[in-house]
Amino acid sequence: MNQSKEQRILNFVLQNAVRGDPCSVMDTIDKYCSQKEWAMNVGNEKGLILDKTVEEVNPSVALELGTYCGYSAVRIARLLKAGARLLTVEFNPEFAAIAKQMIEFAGVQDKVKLLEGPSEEIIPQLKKKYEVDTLDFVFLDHWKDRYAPDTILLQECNLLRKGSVLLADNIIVPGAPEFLKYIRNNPRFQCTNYPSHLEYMKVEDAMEKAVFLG
Ligand SMILES: O=C(NC/C=C/[C@H]1O[C@@H](n2cnc3cncnc32)[C@H](O)[C@@H]1O)c1cc([N+](=O)[O-])cc(O)c1O
Ligand SMILES: [Mg+2]
Repeated sequence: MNQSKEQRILNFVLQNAVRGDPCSVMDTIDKYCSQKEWAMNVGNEKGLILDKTVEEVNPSVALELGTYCGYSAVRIARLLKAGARLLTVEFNPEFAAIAKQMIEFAGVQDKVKLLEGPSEEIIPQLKKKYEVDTLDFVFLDHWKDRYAPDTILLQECNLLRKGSVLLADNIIVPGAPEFLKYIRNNPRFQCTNYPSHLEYMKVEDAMEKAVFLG
């Protein structure tokens, strides 16, 4: 049974990156996905916007929706202060298994908890089962039609506090029109758009930051 693209990405990292070095893992994934096989990692250009936002927020508790191969989980976790943690949600068991190995190879496993299951089931469990009070930072990078319902669900579960920061990938490609409409017309969020490019392509894309005003 031939390998999946995601397994090929992981193997390339295991054979070419430096164990315990998150930047080496990120660079190796970017090298593979720009030269060999495109994949939907946030990439290095939008990754820098992600980095700046994480550094600005300096979250104690961060949530990522859509782990995929773990590229952005490694990217976020490497910037977290001692004691801070990233909860990342992935419902595809094959991707979750790959991401787990990617996170461990990068050496950030002590900061990352990979929660396997659909976001709409996991989010309501965060307070009781995963001992979350509120979320300081949320990275949305899962199915684009889940961005808006999950943002509403986060509020319903009282997981956002005044100043919580959401950052959403793919505002242009593939696009998240319902989310944009919801968040930009909602007086409880202060939005900022960050123009960029689709990972590994000369195609316009953007990220949207939304600060919850409480
Ligand atoms: O489609 C894209 N991303 C969807 C990401 C999906 C990832 O999140 C998981 N997931 C989905 N809903 C979930 C709910 N709960 C848990 N995991 C979930 C999926 O199993 C997958 O691992 C995308 C597409 C392009 N593109 O150019 O085509 C570029 C990008 O940067 C993208 O992020
Ligand atoms: Mg994306």
